[in-house]
Amino acid sequence: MIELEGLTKRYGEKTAVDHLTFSVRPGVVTGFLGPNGAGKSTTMRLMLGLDSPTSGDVRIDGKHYDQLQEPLNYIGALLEAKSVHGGRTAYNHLLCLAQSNGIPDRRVSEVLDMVGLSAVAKKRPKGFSLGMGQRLGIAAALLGDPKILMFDEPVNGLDPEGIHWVRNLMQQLAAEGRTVFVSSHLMSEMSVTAEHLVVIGQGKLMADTSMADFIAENSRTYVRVRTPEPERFRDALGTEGINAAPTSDGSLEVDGQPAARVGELAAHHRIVLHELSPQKASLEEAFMRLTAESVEYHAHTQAQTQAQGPGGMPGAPPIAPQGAPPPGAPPQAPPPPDGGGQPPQWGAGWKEGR
Ligand SMILES: Nc1ncnc2c1ncn2[C@@H]1O[C@H](COP(=O)(O)OP(=O)(O)OP(=O)(O)O)[C@@H](O)[C@H]1O
Repeated sequence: MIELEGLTKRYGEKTAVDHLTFSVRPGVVTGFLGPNGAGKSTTMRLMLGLDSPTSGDVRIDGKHYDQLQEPLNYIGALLEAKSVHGGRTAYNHLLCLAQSNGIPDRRVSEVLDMVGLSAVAKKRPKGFSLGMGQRLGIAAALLGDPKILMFDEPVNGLDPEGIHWVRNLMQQLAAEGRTVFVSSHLMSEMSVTAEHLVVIGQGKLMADTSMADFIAENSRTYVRVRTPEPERFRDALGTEGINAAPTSDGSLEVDGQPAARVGELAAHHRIVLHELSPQKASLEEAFMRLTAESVEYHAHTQAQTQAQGPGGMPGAPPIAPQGAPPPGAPPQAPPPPDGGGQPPQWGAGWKEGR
């Protein structure tokens, strides 16, 4: 269990993490979402004791990270793609990590096998693809067989087989009773991997709820209807006080009614239906709806600019907040944090024979 209490991190004028209070429970995969610059990586670094909070607290099984007697038994993490010692093979890279943390050598071969890198164990990671580098980072996170795992964008650079493998690995680790906290921008993947969601925007907590509730609460559900008599059906629904909105493709969108009721009304009025399908929003739609106001960096097309004028999207926050890059430019890379990008330094507490 990871518990955050009023966690806050300021870099000068910038509040990267703003009074975050939530818990990450064992036994389920918890997804961590937020637009670019929302503060996800900063939060993860604070959780791992790689950066210190301005105020507030993070506890891991009730203790601060630096109070953990055997941190390797508690937390393994994959943060941003790490630079690996160029001269060492993948095996030796993990062996160094293992030996400096009291982990038995045999564990290196085990984790290389788990992540599918055994065949390239004697190769140098500098020639690895992005996906292979991710697998090596995941191997390092698993090395200490920790109870808590934290992954920042673990599927970055992985091919479909790799993405599928990461999904199964996360779910298996959670099913073993571990705490699994994972960030990703791939919404479709997150929607089938995580059971619980924590969403932040501009450093603030926006949602801490189950995946199902998040989608239900932040999206519109409706029934799509196709009929050769759309006008007559609209009128028939209207007499029942039901709104049906026509769409450009000729279908009707009926709000607030179960599909069964819409079908029964069509039958009652002897109206032929060619389609009757309940529409549920995706995680991506729900996420965009919730976070629209907190997106810091908006790209926008020339057509949008011309249509909307210099004010940008109606109802949207200013496109270029103070100190931000110009619209459409990628966010600037933040300066490296204290010890940022380095794996957590595990103690020498490996228990033989676990
Ligand atoms: N060391 C730092 N010094 C100054 N500002 C920083 C530092 N680290 C992060 N920030 C700023 O804090 C904010 C949150 O950054 P963070 O990297 O945590 O966001 P994120 O949600 O992980 O973003 P992304 O999804 O783009 O990776 C950003 O505005 C970032 O520029």
